[in-house]
Amino acid sequence: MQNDTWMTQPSSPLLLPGTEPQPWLQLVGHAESFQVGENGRLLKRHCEGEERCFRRLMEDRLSAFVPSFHGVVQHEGQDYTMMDNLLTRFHAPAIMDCKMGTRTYQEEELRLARERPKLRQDMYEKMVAVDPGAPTAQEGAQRGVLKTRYMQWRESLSSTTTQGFRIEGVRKANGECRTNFKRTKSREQVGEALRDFVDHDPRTVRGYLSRLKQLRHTLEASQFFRTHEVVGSSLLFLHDAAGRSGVWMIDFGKTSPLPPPLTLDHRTPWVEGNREDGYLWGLDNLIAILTDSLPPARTPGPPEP
Ligand SMILES: Nc1ncnc2c1ncn2[C@@H]1O[C@H](COP(=O)(O)OP(=O)(O)OP(=O)(O)O)[C@@H](O)[C@H]1O
Ligand SMILES: O=P(O)(O)O[C@@H]1[C@H](O)[C@H](O)[C@@H](OP(=O)(O)O)[C@H](OP(=O)(O)O)[C@H]1O
Repeated sequence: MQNDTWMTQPSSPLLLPGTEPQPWLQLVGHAESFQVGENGRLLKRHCEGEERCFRRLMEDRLSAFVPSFHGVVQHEGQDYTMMDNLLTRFHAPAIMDCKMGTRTYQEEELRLARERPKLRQDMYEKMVAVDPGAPTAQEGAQRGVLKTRYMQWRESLSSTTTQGFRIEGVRKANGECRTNFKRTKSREQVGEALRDFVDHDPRTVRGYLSRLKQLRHTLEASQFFRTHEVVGSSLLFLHDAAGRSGVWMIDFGKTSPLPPPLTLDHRTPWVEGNREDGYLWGLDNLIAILTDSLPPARTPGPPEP
């Protein structure tokens, strides 16, 4: 799916027979994970941890920032989590997926990688395609890398480590799609990509900023957020020509409950064992970069003589 090119439509609409056509476009992520279900709702391949998160989120104050969850359904022998398709609220929306946090793998994955190291040839090949010099001599000889090593390399190449979030993919209002953000790292590069996404329109930026600040406020008071490590989750940005815009939290496949009484503030730097994910630090930076992209506020001039 992530083939680092410009294109106009990354995927064609997926429809189940007998349902009304609904706009659906998957920007990034596992291509085989989604189906469009009845009433245009989305079916995402079921994962128990994600279902548990959705159930708890529907009861949490964060529910307004998460697609509504409609239970688990079976389709062709496979379990799916059913949720609202956020695109149906918009007409031909521009879409952006930002993966939040300073860490994109769970502590558990790190432990498993140490206990049972498994070399990934596909990740080695993805690494070489971006930077032939990135693998170590040993990785080159093995033609494989550990998943956690690949994920750490992706984090440091992009803005995940330096800003606490990274742009994964964008579909602009004119239909152009872009997923080549692997090296979009500095504040300036991220700011440029964000301004391009909103077509340099300050009204759209103000709409997003207002929603992101509400989200931050809600996250800071959320019981769910305090008690979960939120890894690999994205913010989905949507806006359209009618002036509608919104941001929602998606992808809870790697969000896990903490053992009580442990809680996170999501801003403290991660050291192995503290489970911190840098989510709020990333959101602070995202808000700051978007704010900087606004034209300077006009100061009132001297009074007319
Ligand atoms: N509720 C939704 N409404 C509209 N679009 C959605 C929704 N959920 C997901 N998408 C689309 O699908 C893409 C992938 O979603 P998601 O991150 O949940 O998949 P994933 O396969 O778990 O990703 P990852 O590779 O990060 O694990 C998003 O970027 C977005 O384009
Ligand atoms: O964006 P890239 O560079 O293509 O790398 C993928 C990306 O980091 C996904 O988030 C990850 O899935 P998870 O978040 O679910 O771990 C996937 O792992 P996978 O290949 O093991 O599914 C990676 O291949």
